[in-house]
Order: sequence, then C-alpha cells, then structure tokens
Amino acid sequence: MRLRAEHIEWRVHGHRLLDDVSLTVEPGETFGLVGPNGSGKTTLLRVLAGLRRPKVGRVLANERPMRAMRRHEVARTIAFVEQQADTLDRLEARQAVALGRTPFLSPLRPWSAQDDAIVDRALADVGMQSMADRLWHTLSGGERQRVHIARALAQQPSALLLDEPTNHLDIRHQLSILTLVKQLPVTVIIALHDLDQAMDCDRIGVMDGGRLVATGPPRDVLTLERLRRTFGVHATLLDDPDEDRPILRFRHAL
Ligand SMILES: Nc1ncnc2c1ncn2[C@@H]1O[C@H](COP(=O)(O)OP(=O)(O)OP(=O)(O)O)[C@@H](O)[C@H]1O
Repeated sequence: MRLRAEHIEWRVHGHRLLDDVSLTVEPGETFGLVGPNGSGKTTLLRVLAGLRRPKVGRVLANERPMRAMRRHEVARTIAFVEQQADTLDRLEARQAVALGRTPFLSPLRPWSAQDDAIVDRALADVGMQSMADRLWHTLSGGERQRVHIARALAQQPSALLLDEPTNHLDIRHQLSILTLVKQLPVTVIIALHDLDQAMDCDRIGVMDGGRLVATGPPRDVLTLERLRRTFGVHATLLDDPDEDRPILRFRHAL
C-alpha cells in the first residue's frame, strides 16, 4: 500500500505539533521515522494510522483519502503498534493476538480455522508461542510488546506502523523483530530512537520541531551535520568491516 501524507498540520491548544508534513511511503518500503523527543513522530504516526483526522492536509491510502474510509476499513488495512499500548489484563496472550482478527469478523464471517492459523503464525513470528496461554499481567514488558506486535501481524495489514517497537526488547528480540518487519511484504513505517537501527531502513525521515526536515536513504540523511543540528550530538562514522555500511559512534552531547 502506498501511504501519502499531504501538507499535514496538527494543532493542540494553539501548539503546532505537525507543521506542513508531506511524505510518501511506497508499497513494501520500510521507512524509519527518527527525531529527538517531542519532535512529532508519535503524532505523525497517529495521523497516518487514521486515529487523528487533521483539519489541514490529508492522508491517502493507495491514493484514496483516508477521511473517506470507514474506520473498520482502515482497521483492515493499517495496523498500528503504539508506544503506550492498552493493557489487556484479563486476556491470555493468544486472546490478545486474536483481537487482531476482529476487523475481519462478522455474523457472515465467524471465527474459523484460518484465523487460528493466522494467530499461531503471528505468535510464532514474535517467538511467543510457548507463552500463548499466559495471562497478560504475568508477562514482562518485552513479552507484552511482542504480543502487541503479534496482534498487529494477525491483522495481516497492508501497512504496519510501529512506534518505537524495540523499546522494551532485549537485543536478540530487537534484531529479530526488525528483521521480521523488514522482510514483510507490506509498507512499514517505524519510529526508532536507535539511529544505527534506522540505518537498515530503506529510507528514513527526520522529524524536528513538528517538521519533516529530511527524507532519503539513511546514509544521505544521517550526516554528521544533521546529527549535530537536529539531535544535538557530535558523532563520527566508522566503517563496518563486514558490511558496506557505516556505524555511528556518538561522542558527546553538544
Ligand atoms: N495532547 C497534547 N497536548 C499538548 N501537547 C502535546 C499533546 N500531545 C503531544 N504533545 C506535544 O507534542 C510534541 C510531539 O509529541 P510526540 O509524542 O509526537 O513526539 P515524539 O517525537 O513521538 O517524542 P518521543 O520521542 O519522546 O516519543 C511534544 O512536545 C508533546 O509534548
């Protein structure tokens, strides 16, 4: 799915949280959204997910204005893993993942073996199949995060939006989730704080003060000057001996 934002502005109590943001993410692309705290990444993801409907600007999903789409239609095509996702206290992990199938169910299309298979696959993809029967409140922060990601995968979306999905994860699960989402044949927009992880995206966008100040291939965008200006850090670039890709080494805050 092609996701396009055109001249989005989002204001809260007179503060402009998004300022003339335009962006096109192509089908199958993995697009990283980076920027300092409070730069507008979450706000932009919420707009792209259809949870916020801007008065100025518009979002198009495969060239269709999202404003014209019904909520369940959006839920069938776009999955969003939020940073502070809901607690699901009385549910088992498997039931929480099964919620991802809700937009597809109706009296004419009840739960089926196919839904079971999709849920099993999503649990396996995030390495949670052995904890499928565990109650939500018994799961660790990282395990809950993996269940949220599995719920989004169970939606089988055309676009997957993730807000700092690796936050609570140990390094092994960070890498496996990032590898997994990159391999998915769907459009992925992922907000990341780890700029080295962002280097593996197809393209990245840099948010700064509610504006999208740069987009492009990671190494073109994450220049030392950009790191200084937007992130307020002095960094150097090191060569990775195993791959044709630089490694960022952060020296100090400016
Ligand atoms: N409801 C609100 N009312 C007032 N200000 C808000 C509201 N929601 C967000 N903001 C402000 O908007 C700005 C952008 O917030 P947002 O959560 O989009 O940033 P972010 O880039 O995702 O930050 P972080 O990296 O810290 O998660 C912040 O300054 C935040 O305090």
